[in-house]
Amino acid sequence: MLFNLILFGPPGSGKGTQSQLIIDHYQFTHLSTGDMLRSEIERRTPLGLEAKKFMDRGALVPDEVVIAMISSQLDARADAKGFIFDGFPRTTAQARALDKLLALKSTAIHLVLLMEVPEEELIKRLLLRGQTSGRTDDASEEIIRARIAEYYNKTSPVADYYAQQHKLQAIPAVGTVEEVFNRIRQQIDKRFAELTSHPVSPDQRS
Ligand SMILES: Nc1ncnc2c1ncn2[C@@H]1O[C@H](COP(=O)(O)OP(=O)(O)O)[C@@H](O)[C@H]1O
Ligand SMILES: [Mg+2]
Repeated sequence: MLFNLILFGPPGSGKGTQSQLIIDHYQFTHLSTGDMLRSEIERRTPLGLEAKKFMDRGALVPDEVVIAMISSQLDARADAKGFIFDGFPRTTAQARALDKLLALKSTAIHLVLLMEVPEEELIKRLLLRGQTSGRTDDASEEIIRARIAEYYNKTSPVADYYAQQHKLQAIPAVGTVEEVFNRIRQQIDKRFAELTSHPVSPDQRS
């Protein structure tokens, strides 16, 4: 079966780092809207130039832009064993749009992992990443704080959306990269076993 996973959490919580380990282990296809947008900016496409205005001040890029990118990637990667959505959805409008796109393909989100890291640790990690990543949105503490505020205002409500669907699992995302990955692997394997071992009746959904 196709397994669809959302890695959810504030900037700096380790979504990109853990996505790489998940891909190596499960051969899922990584869909990072941040990576897609940075590639558009690098290639100076019209979409990239528009997106840059938002990203440079730590704001979210408009919903319709990222939804269109995800939609075209879902079509382009029809052979995938599973998808990891990294950094998407970031608003409840995006979450609803994603549910519709997946329903059209007779699939759904199976698991949402909420990466939990204290705010001061996030800032420390992002300032450190900024020294090597070349990412303009990691360059100053001011932009980093704006991104974290944007996350708490617009993105964290998306967690409630998935909690209501009984799909949300919190992951303590501090400790070594390996420790965090082991926690993630346990949750994926557990969910996968539930989905494949027996038909899921409504009262068994978790
Ligand atoms: N478990 C961890 N412990 C310490 N640093 C981490 C951990 N996971 C990721 N990082 C570091 O934090 C920064 C942000 O990680 P990243 O995966 O890019 O986060 P996100 O994609 O959620 O913004 C990176 O510099 C990364 O090396
Ligand atoms: Mg990332």
